[in-house]
Amino acid sequence: MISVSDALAEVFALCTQVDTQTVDLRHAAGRVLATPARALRDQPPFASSAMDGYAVCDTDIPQGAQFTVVGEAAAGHAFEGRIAAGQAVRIFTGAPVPPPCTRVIIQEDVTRAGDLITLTAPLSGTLNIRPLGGDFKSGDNIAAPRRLSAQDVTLLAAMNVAQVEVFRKPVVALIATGDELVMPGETPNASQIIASNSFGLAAMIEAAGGIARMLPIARDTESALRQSFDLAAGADVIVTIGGASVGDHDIVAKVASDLGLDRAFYKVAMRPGKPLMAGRLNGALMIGLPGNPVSSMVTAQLFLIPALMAMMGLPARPAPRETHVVLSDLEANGPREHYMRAHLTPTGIEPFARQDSSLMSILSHANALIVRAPHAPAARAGDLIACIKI
Ligand SMILES: Nc1nc2c(c(=O)[nH]1)N[C@H]1C(S)=C(S)[C@@H](COP(=O)(O)OP(=O)(O)OC[C@H]3O[C@@H](n4cnc5c(N)ncnc54)[C@H](O)[C@@H]3O)O[C@H]1N2
Ligand code: MOO
Repeated sequence: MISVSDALAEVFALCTQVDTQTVDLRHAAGRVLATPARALRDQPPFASSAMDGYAVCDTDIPQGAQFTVVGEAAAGHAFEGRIAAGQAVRIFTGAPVPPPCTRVIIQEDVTRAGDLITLTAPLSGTLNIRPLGGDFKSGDNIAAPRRLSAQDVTLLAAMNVAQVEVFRKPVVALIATGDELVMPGETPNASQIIASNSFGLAAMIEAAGGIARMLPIARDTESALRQSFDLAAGADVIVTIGGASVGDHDIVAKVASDLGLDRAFYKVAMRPGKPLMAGRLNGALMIGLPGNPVSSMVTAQLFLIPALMAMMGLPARPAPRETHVVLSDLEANGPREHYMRAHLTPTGIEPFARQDSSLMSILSHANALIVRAPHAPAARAGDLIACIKI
């Protein structure tokens, strides 16, 4: 058995970066930018009014000062005339400030009678003008690689960048294995259960920016499994679920090896998830996940998702950890790194009492995993403890 960190290093070594493609901005959120994007214009492209009011060019403006309104500037419509001392232009938020105006007086601070306005409040220190290029300048760039957020897409649009080059979404083929499995909505016989893991895994993969290709359930025969591996051809990652342990029907390792799997490791010192395997199969990264639902989701979180990030050009990093106060005592840990399902609250983190790796109801309530290092000593309520948000 190898350690979690050694196993993750092996998985990263098996990852190859996917190629890139150009996408419209409308489809760029969540994608990883592959080449820097450059602003094609300044923002704002002109000195622009931050408020609704009156633009003036005078420098000395005592309370009671009066101005004659000589025109109007609205968003999208500049004032094209001339303005001199003692004059004002009615202006609205976002409108170009007519030169040589130096300030916008907000309309709340004036009274208006016909074309005459009078300043009724002491002049504020704010000029209410956003300078040309004050947000960004033409040529400013968004560095790559970067997973584009909704905020980034807003910025790109403002930069007039209509298309970006991003990494292709890695395709992950999901092969659930087992005679006991039927799909949700089907009618199981007395000894069958519903295949659930692929659904959680697909959701996780897609949230991370990949494409999940859910293949038909492979029955527990070598020929059925071989057929599923055939269907997985062309995927960047092949993930099997179940059939990874030591039982007579656990045939994933044998079939994968017959098909040419160059195995990097099998069995990791972790709980849950011990029978995890990984290797290279016909150019794809293959990860064999354990069948227990919690084991498959936890191992996917720790290995598959970081692998997808690395394939999309992002740094090869483990799932991010945080430190929180544990709310209950914890026993000393055994030899395997333990990922305990837990509930993170504003006051600390509470492990669930039941930690069996088959319990999907507990996993569904969990929003974090407490990480217990191999042979960690007992911890007391109030101690700081490492955890991973899920
Ligand atoms: N003698 C030993 N037995 C087991 C060991 C061991 O070391 N020695 N390890 C245990 C551990 S730990 C795990 S984890 C499981 C993993 O076994 P497999 O990967 O071979 O998984 P299966 O046996 O196929 O299934 C386990 C369990 O999960 C259910 N399952 C499988 N696939 C799905 C799915 N897609 N959706 C929902 N549920 C699924 C399956 O019905 C079983 O109940 O092995 C232990 N045994
Ligand atoms: O390690 Mo298994 O993955 O405990 O259930």
